[in-house]
Amino acid sequence: MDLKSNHSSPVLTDSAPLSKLRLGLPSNMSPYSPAASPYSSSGLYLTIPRIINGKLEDVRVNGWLDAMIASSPPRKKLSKDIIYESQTDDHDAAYQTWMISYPSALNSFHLITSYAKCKTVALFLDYDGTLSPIVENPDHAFMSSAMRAVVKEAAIYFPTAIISGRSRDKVHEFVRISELYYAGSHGMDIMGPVRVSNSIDVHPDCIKTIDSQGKEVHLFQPANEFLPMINEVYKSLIEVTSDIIGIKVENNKFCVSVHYRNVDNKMWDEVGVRVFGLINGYSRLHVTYGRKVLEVRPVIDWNKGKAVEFLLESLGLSQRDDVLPIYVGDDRTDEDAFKILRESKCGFGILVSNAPKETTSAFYSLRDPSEVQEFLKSLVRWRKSTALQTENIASEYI
Ligand SMILES: O=P(O)(O)OC[C@H]1O[C@H](O[C@H]2O[C@H](CO)[C@@H](O)[C@H](O)[C@H]2O)[C@H](O)[C@@H](O)[C@@H]1O
Repeated sequence: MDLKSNHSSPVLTDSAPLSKLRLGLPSNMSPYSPAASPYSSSGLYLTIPRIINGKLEDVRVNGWLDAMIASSPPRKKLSKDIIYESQTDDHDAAYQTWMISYPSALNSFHLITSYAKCKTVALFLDYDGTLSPIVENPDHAFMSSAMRAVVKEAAIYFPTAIISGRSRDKVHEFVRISELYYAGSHGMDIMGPVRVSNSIDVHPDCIKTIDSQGKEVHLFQPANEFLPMINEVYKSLIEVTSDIIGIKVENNKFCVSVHYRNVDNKMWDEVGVRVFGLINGYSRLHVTYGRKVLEVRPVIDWNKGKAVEFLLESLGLSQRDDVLPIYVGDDRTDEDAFKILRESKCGFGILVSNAPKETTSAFYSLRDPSEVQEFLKSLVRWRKSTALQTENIASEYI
């Protein structure tokens, strides 16, 4: 994981990548001009798919609606606010089959600790759906005190970082553990340790600052120049979606989330029309899909995987064969981190999912946050016991 060779700005100069989804607006047209009004679903836009009698019509042009539906599997509520993806017997059989390729990290614990033996384990943890269960209201995604206790203890034994799509401040507010490193906005806002390293010090977007504890830290915000644009888009998204019941627009500092979890699914196409209609006017922004959320992000060569590399470098843990990075996450955006670890062959990803996923670069799986908690607890227990064994062996020689 050589960051030294990667000093150029992660901001892409090609402002209109092929992967960017477009609905037909010329990119130089202001999203505010009447002709390009994002309130309209006709005229300049392509035909918009509708759900008629429970069926999706005109599936040829509705790439984004398909993606919105695909990223939102059927769900059931287990308790007042907590949501789980639904499971039938067939589904469970499919899950068991899938687990042959992506075994449970709990069942494979002995194997994992055999890799981890005599190594520094570095933990990277996603927040929503990993440390806290998925809930209807994003502002209520609280972490349980039991989870907080286990993460806090894990941070004593392993360098630990939270890498979230939320803003760094927001995720810190939820987690409330000062011993961790935090990366918000899908890794575009990292507060990590200060390390004298050429590859980091020379980066123009990396500055030394003081954190809330008065500690000197490195702050890395590679999408800094997008801040005014993101703020403008956040306000516009609120405006253009204000009449859609259940919609929630969340400002995540360097990206914006448009949640449609609580929107009637007959209106999901309209959500897409409004969001893509607006973002089409911004050639340097693009839209990605999360769990019932459209995420507006800068077109920049930076993601959660790069954030993992950056933090390993900052911690002095990159380029070492006595380090085992483990990344635990549930979302598509976590795949970038799984991929980096798989390709570098130095660590591995654990996908949190109770449904089989078609493709993932993770090696292991865990069903839900309660299994994540169990896994972290076991890891701490294992590290404590190995530390004790080392102490006992050492005392035999005194
Ligand atoms: O990278 P993460 O920490 O997993 O953040 C990804 C997004 O998570 C949040 O949304 C998701 O969780 C909500 C609370 O459970 C849920 O209501 C929503 O439907 C999910 O998409 C967060 O609100 C987003 O801003 C993050 O980008």
